[in-house]
Amino acid sequence: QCTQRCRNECNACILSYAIIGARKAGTTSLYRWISAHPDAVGYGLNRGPRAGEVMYFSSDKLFPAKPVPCFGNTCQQGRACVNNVCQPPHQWYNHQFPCVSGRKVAGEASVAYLVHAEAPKRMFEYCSTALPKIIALLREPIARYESQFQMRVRLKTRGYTPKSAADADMRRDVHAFCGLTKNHATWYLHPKPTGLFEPARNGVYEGVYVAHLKRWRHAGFSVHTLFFEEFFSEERQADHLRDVLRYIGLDPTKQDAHATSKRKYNTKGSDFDYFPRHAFSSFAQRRLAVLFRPYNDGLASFLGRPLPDAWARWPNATGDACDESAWPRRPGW
Ligand SMILES: Nc1ncnc2c1ncn2[C@@H]1O[C@H](COP(=O)(O)OS(=O)(=O)O)[C@@H](OP(=O)(O)O)[C@H]1O
Repeated sequence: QCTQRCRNECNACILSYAIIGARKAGTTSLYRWISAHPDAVGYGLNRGPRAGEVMYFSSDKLFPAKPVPCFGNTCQQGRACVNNVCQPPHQWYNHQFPCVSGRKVAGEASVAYLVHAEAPKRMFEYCSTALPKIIALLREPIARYESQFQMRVRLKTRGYTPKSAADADMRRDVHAFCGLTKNHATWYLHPKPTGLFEPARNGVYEGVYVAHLKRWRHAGFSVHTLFFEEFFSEERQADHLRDVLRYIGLDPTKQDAHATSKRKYNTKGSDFDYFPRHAFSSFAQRRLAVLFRPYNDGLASFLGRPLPDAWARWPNATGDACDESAWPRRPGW
């Protein structure tokens, strides 16, 4: 039992909810809307589009694969020493948040969690006594991928430049994805496809949501899944926000959901001037539609409900999405 005024001071789980992704699915807006509630405690609300992104459970540095032995019964960074092994720095994590007192609700939004193979297990270990509510906001995977690619061009991350072409990027990711999954027909049924991909490196992998949700379920979480295309509908988004507040234990009557949900965050992409090569060609879209189709179908049956109409892109496209022999030589521009 934590007797401190701020629960952060105890070495126990302070997390009430976590938005785990998907990247580029409107998670920043959702997190800021929730954080505008008087009883919500948010992380990094002065960090622009990075608000909420603690990225703790996806950090392989903070959770080293090899156990770190305690030295003289103590560990660095105030980590606890249990059975002579230094534990992850939960105290450090707790201190990232402002004071969580009384009935306040703390939560974060780290988009890498959805795809990181170890994140669910790590979060479960941190919060095993009272699991946080998990929210996944999913966007049609081709649109999500395009938005991610364009963000990288805009921010010039990882060697991306305005000369980078969406089709070439996608071709590389399809090649890697097909190469690694071709001989493992049921790879995604395995709860932990460790070693298949580095998180955030492969735009195709990020969009095979059913695999990621199964991993979260396998770790013991039930994931509240929302769809970008439904959630951000002008007429209903205030109701959707109220539903989310209720789900995570916040009183919706204490917030003007209507006014809050009018604000959009992290929409820089729409102000940026992209060249035609920064969008997928129709050829690439058809290939992606074929590739994602079985995973989208798997998602619908996993969730037991149909996907939004916007997800049914290129319904007549057929063929082998992994067959590279038919690819144009300089695709996309
Ligand atoms: N309220 C609202 N309504 C409709 N669309 C919205 C809204 N808020 C954010 N967005 C769009 O979501 C994209 C950014 O998503 P994220 O904030 O999850 O991105 S990030 O992964 O955290 O960088 C980004 O998509 P693109 O514009 O296609 O890049 C935003 O425009």
